[in-house]
Amino acid sequence: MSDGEKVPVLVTGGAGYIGSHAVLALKDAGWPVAVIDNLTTGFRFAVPDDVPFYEGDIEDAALLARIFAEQGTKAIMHFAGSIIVPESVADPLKYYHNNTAKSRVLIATAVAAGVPHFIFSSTAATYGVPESSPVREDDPKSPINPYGWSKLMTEQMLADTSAAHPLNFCVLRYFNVAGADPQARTGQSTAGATHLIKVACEAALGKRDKVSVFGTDYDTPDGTGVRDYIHVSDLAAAHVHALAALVADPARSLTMNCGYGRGFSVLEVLAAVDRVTGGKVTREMGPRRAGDPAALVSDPARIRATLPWVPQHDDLDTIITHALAWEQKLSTIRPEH
Ligand SMILES: NC(=O)c1ccc[n+]([C@@H]2O[C@H](COP(=O)([O-])OP(=O)(O)OC[C@H]3O[C@@H](n4cnc5c(N)ncnc54)[C@H](O)[C@@H]3O)[C@@H](O)[C@H]2O)c1
Ligand SMILES: O=c1ccn([C@@H]2O[C@H](COP(=O)(O)OP(=O)(O)O[C@H]3O[C@H](CO)[C@@H](O)[C@H](O)[C@H]3O)[C@@H](O)[C@H]2O)c(=O)[nH]1
Repeated sequence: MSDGEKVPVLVTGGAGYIGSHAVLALKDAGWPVAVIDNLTTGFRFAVPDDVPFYEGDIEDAALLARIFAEQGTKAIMHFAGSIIVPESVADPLKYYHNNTAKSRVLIATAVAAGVPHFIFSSTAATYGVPESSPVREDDPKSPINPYGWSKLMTEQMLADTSAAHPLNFCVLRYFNVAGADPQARTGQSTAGATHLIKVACEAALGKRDKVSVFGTDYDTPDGTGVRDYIHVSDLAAAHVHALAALVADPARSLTMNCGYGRGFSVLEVLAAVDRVTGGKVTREMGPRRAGDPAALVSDPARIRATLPWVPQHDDLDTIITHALAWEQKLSTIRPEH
């Protein structure tokens, strides 16, 4: 990790899945860190007791200003948001409010307080159905749902704001985030999750009776959807490297894909779950899910060239092993799930 200056960081959404891993990565690397989260989908238990925690909403500008003053905040990692694609289609204004309008409040409050660095959780959903795969950062951005648009609009706000004010930013476009902290300190805890690896682990542990395979007639090697699964702890580490890069060069902003640059099909993921558990998850072949591209794989060349980031867990079986370990621990923390 960087030997440079370690400035105080505010993590929004730090009680959520990815944010809680980022908090651990920052803490482990010696960065002062605080969290704001409204606990709509996050969990207080996901934030270590020695990390200052503010329960509140990122649209509360007065609270943000108080946190910046109390913590001496010099960087923001912005994970807070709503993340369910079909919900964004049914209730787009919720997404333009929670993801776009509230991000505007956060950015404006940061500018007013002179917070100079900003890292933003964006998504491969900004590309829509990519014209080619692997996907590069400069490829066309044409989201096919309000979730993707709500994120792309925030990317644009950051770029425009950075051009006008002393704030540099890093947009990280995540591909499919999976797995859990290797020490099982945190993981994906949301009930009713829809992500394939989480769903498959729940099925492997008997929390669900089957996994539905959404489409078997895609133009992919085995007909099922292909995705670039990245271990959440590698993703968290990428954030820490990105932050060090922003602090080291305040004139520089970055936009980077976060993935490993290789894809696995749904059937390959299920085979890996069976391999890891020695069991057999029940699969039910079904129709395509609306809005799913056939294949979504990152071109990771830019992040690999820009940051000294070396993935530690680029292995599907490892991702699944860690996801399963967390899923087992979660049963003891939240027995109802
Ligand atoms: N999970 C993925 O595969 C994935 C992929 C691409 C991008 N992302 C992005 O990463 C970020 C984190 O996603 P996640 O999977 O950890 O989701 P999550 O739901 O676990 O975490 C989001 C956190 O933000 C909090 N939150 C939501 N709205 C808030 C608000 N207005 N004020 C304060 N706190 C608020 C929630 O309580 C929760 O703790 C999101 O911005 C998401 O869009 C996730
Ligand atoms: O029960 C399931 C769940 C998923 N899938 C398939 O598995 C693949 C992955 O699906 P999922 O885990 O739901 O992730 P995505 O729909 O690819 O979207 C995730 O990854 C995107 C970035 O690539 C993010 O923007 C989204 O927020 C995040 O949910 C797709 O082919 C799905 O059709 C199934 O077959 N059965």
